[in-house]
Amino acid sequence: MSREISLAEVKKHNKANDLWVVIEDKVYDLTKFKQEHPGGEDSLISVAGRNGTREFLDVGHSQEAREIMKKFLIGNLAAADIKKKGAVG
Ligand code: HEM
Repeated sequence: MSREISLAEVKKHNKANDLWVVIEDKVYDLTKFKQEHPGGEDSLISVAGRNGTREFLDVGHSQEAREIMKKFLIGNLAAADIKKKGAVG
């Protein structure tokens, strides 16, 4: 199964060329996806290294987007960090 990744670890990957994002308690490495993202690179860079769930949901992404994102899943957010839900990563 996929590994557990802490928010502290996610925060280290906060650059365009090393871009991890938390969406709905799952961690995605979007470094390679950003050039293909129909919503542009900048939107992904703006949430690099943090929780981008709100931004992702605000767009109202399609089912197709949900399929694509599976390819970039690298792990689950660590249980200890999931409890801090309201917090902005
Ligand atoms: C793995 C994560 C993501 C995937 C696979 C993804 C994929 C897509 C796809 C396929 C579209 C085209 C429209 C659709 O099918 O819904 C899209 C549009 C868009 N996405 Fe993402 N996206 C991701 C994350 C994000 C995040 C985190 C943000 C914001 C920070 C974002 C912002 C946008 C915007 C602004 C659009 C354009 C909407 C429009 O043209 O009206 N996306 N994305």
